Amino acid sequence: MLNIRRLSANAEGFREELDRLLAWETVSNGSVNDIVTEVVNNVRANGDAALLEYTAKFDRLTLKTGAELEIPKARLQEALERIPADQRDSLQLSADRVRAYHEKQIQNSWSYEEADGTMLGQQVTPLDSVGLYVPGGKAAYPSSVIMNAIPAKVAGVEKLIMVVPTPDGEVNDMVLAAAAICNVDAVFTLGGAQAVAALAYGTETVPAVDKIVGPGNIFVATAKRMVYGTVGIDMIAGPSEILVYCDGQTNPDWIAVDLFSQAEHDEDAQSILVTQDADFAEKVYESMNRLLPTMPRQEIIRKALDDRGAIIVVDNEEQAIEMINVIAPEHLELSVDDPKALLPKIRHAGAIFMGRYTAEAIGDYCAGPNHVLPTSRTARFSSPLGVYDFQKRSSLIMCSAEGANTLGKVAGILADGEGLQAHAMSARFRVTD
Ligand SMILES: NC(=O)c1ccc[n+]([C@@H]2O[C@H](COP(=O)([O-])OP(=O)(O)OC[C@H]3O[C@@H](n4cnc5c(N)ncnc54)[C@H](O)[C@@H]3O)[C@@H](O)[C@H]2O)c1
Ligand SMILES: N[C@H](CO)Cc1c[nH]c[nH+]1
Ligand SMILES: [Zn+2]
Repeated sequence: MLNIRRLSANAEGFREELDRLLAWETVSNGSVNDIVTEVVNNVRANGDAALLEYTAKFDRLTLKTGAELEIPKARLQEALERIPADQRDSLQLSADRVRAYHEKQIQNSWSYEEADGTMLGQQVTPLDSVGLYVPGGKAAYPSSVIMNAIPAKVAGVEKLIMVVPTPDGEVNDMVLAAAAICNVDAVFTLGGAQAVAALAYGTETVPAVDKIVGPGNIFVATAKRMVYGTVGIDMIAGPSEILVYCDGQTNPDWIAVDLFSQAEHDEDAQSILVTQDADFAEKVYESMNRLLPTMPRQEIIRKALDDRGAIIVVDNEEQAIEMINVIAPEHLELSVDDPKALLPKIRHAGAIFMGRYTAEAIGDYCAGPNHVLPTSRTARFSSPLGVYDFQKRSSLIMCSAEGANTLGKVAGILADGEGLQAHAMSARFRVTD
């Protein structure tokens, strides 16, 4: 039987128990920090030699030269041609839908002119180069290739460098095929903190990039935070999470497997059911126990559910919403009759899956929105990966002679107030009356 926590929101000590459940040391675990610091420093100092050492140690893949870390472009194309047609068509359909959705996110430059002819505005430009981290330790993620690469392409990024670990040298053809479909510029067989460090600092073989995006395990998340500042990062997208809120009217088997779907990613994943119907909670628990033995990844699912999962019974919808906003889940399923009515009350969630027919898994693969989402409650301040992560903005200021005359006087007074003489003089040189 599963040992998933079954909690009542009104029980004594519930809030403390919930806090313990949610506490996830995403990037602050001491021993992980030590390992990642050593890896990052070593890659920075020794380049390819360190990459070869860690790839042998952590991914059990022994390579002789840095050049072997790169997967040739011809192999990506071969993989695309080799995979079965239904896989190729599904990858293409997913890429098309993800592109169509992300094209709506493009931010454009703008400007306006004031009465005296002064022009002000904002110029939006794509980043020059980005590193795409595609996870590959416990599962292969062709879908993450699409979710990382397409928004970068839509934004107009010139250079896309992808890294993906290939533990024991096992290369996944669908991952390579997805890279071919997305027209990624280069792919390196690298994972973990060493891949992040290589992208941040560059090595003899791996080019340094301006920003690193993509999800990964605790080593990847910790390394991303460590190199931030040298490069940009998107967010901390760690172990997957799902919170299903159900009014008790959906098939319990559907809900059980929705909870499994994120638990199967990782022993550290988190799946939570919130419902006001105690009998339904029991039915979902029964479904989980019946269906678990049929799951090929049952060991990972069991550990994730026992260690970090929960079934929470609340009094009513209002209490459920309060719980959702506290947990700020990466994925929220609203398995109710009228999900649109709840929407205005949901303040924190990476992605919201609405209605009984919307399985979170559809969003993972092909709905269109991005599946790289903020985890560990960071949905309180972060958003899904999007085109905006690959664009930046420059302010535009162009003074007319009349504008320089007016604004020069104001700037002069403010600069005097700050005691900055050169600022004041520079502005006043353009004042004509
Ligand atoms: N939030 C999202 O959008 C999203 C999407 C897909 C996957 N995910 C999550 O990404 C994670 C992927 O994790 P993964 O492990 O499968 O792949 P990963 O590629 O993130 O990590 C594998 C790498 O970790 C390193 N590593 C493993 N053990 C190590 C150790 N003891 N010391 C140092 N380095 C070590 C190795 O270099 C290995 O290549 C999962 O938690 C999954 O839930 C999240
Ligand atoms: N659920 C993951 C994001 O947390 C994404 C994914 C990829 N493949 C399957 N699922
Ligand atoms: Zn998933």
